[in-house]
Amino acid sequence: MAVLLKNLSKSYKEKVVVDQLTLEIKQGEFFALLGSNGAGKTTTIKMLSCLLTPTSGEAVLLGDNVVTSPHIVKQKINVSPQETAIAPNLTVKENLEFVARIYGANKEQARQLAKNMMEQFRLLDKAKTKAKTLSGGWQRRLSIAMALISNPKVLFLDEPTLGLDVRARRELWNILEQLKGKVTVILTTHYLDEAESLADRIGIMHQGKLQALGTANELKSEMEMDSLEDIFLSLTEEGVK
Ligand SMILES: Nc1ncnc2c1ncn2[C@@H]1O[C@H](COP(=O)(O)OP(=O)(O)OP(=O)(O)O)[C@@H](O)[C@H]1O
Repeated sequence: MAVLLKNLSKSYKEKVVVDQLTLEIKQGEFFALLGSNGAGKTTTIKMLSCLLTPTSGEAVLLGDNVVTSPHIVKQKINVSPQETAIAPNLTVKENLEFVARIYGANKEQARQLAKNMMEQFRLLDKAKTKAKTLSGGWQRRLSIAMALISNPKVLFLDEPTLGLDVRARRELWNILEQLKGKVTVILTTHYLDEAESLADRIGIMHQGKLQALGTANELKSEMEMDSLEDIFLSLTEEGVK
């Protein structure tokens, strides 16, 4: 099992923002976490990537507990955060080599790893372009390539296509599609078509709780609704608990 959550919770003072999340995600699964603004998605991802300490409950990634063995968990995961983590004044190639070096590659290994990622992400033409001059879509692509250069077993993508135009989103989907089965991906998104097109399973969060879990087809038949959007709206209405 890649991810095992048991009653995982996070509170800020009195406010419970993640409420007893229990969930299993298999290795190689592409999992989409959906929910309205403030539902608790980013907080969940931060706990799983050892950036936030849970208030209670348990989170185990690939057999290691995020609270008691964060150093081991961190070696096996990577995150492409909402605010892309690229160095604006470095070129595409330099950004990739820089991250590879941080993860322990020597100069030659870093060069090779960067080349491999640029090939996979079709970034070779832009190798010498400074990151700050890339469009939003290309910056997201670089950010995901940087997250993958450490060869993580679990990759967290927090709203990877936020603000991208239709074509850039589709192109990024094609890239993400290639990761299926190779890396466990946990993605948060507000685009329901993105979840439906990419994810093996979908979880819908509302006010910190997991309201529904399953494949898009399972959710549709369970809820007796034809569209994921209708399901989402009915599960995330104000006052629904
Ligand atoms: N440091 C903090 N202190 C207090 N409350 C916080 C803190 N961080 C987040 N919250 C609250 O926790 C709740 C969940 O936030 P979170 O960012 O996890 O939601 P989200 O589902 O990722 O939303 P979005 O779709 O807008 O990114 C929100 O109500 C937010 O205001």
